[in-house]
Amino acid sequence: MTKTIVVKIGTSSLTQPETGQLALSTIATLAETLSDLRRQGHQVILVSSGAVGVGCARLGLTERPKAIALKQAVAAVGQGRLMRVYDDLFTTLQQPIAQVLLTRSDLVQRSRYLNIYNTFRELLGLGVIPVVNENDTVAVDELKFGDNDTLSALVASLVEADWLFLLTDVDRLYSADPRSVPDAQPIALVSSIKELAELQIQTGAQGSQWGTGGMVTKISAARIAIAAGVRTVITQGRYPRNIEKIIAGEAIGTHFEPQPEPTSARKRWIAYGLVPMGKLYLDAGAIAAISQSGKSLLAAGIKAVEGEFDTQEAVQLCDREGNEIARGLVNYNSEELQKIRGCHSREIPQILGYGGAETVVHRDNLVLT
Ligand SMILES: Nc1ncnc2c1ncn2[C@@H]1O[C@H](COP(=O)(O)OP(=O)(O)O)[C@@H](O)[C@H]1O
Ligand SMILES: N[C@@H](CCC(=O)OP(=O)(O)O)C(=O)O
Repeated sequence: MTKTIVVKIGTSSLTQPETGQLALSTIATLAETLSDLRRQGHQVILVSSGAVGVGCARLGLTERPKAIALKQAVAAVGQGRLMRVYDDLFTTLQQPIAQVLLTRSDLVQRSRYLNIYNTFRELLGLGVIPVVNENDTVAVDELKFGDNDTLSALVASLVEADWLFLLTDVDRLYSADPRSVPDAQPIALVSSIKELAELQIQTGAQGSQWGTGGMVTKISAARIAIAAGVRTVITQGRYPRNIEKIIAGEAIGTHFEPQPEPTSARKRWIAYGLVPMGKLYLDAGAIAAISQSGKSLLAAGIKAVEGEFDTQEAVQLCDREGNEIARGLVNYNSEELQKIRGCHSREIPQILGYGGAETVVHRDNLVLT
């Protein structure tokens, strides 16, 4: 049966750790594997990092730049080279590819989000493998995916993929970073988001020298993907052929089982496409109402309001400590909410001088995260 497969490969797998030069044999095997999957009838998307790493190698820089402008310039050098290498390899295998560069702001506007969806669908329908990366050269800090693990999960969610493979430089997820904790325990299967929380995985501070997110961004990517119904696997990038074995049922890497009832596409856009502009701190009653009873959020349950936002923008709904429980689109702006927080809905017209929605976040626009 045709499957939609998203494969994300990180800088640590695409480049050689000692020199920063491209790991050509890995990239060639990856191109062969993905072309074979296409020939078997599957739809394939590659999310590839490496623009900054390859740009550095090209320019003789020995470490990842920290200054934003330099990083953006280096990415512009590297992205072109990276695509050249991919196109040479895939062309040899008679597999057409396309470059898709995205920024976070492309997902925020619903019309652009749907446009990207349509473009992916066309490309996949044409038998093309889209090669996706963040458009590092134009991305601004506030509107950044920041790491391609998150980007790949959002792409997998957008196209409603069957599989997301996060290829990295360790063979699977461990209870702690195996580089610094030698007796860290390997994890083969995570069967639910709840189990993921219970495992209390230690991820250390950072990833490898060239990677950006480390394991922490892979775990949050897995969380996004499984909520969208995408089976997610963390496995070693050095052996791309394992992708076929895993699809055939071999227990390689760490598997995250998809949630049986995926969140709807619109709610996924609210939760992960939009950038939250503020925070609402809720009391215990409101938390129970939204998380256990599936109710809308009323003004009475809001203890505090943080940030400046407009009506219909996304906000985080948090407990008293600021831990996020849900996200939603607000029916009131931040100024109005400062006035009506803690009040009964029937008092709203009197306080504001005009009538408004009965709910602050309607349950149709509210998604537990
Ligand atoms: N719990 C963990 N299990 C496995 N690896 C971990 C864990 N915590 C941290 N890591 C580190 O994460 C690194 C991979 O992240 P990163 O360098 O960002 O890779 P990539 O470039 O593939 O995105 C590994 O090299 C490993 O040292
Ligand atoms: N967009 C950046 C990659 C950012 C990133 O997530 O890197 P990595 O942790 O190696 O997957 C680049 O192409 O260099």
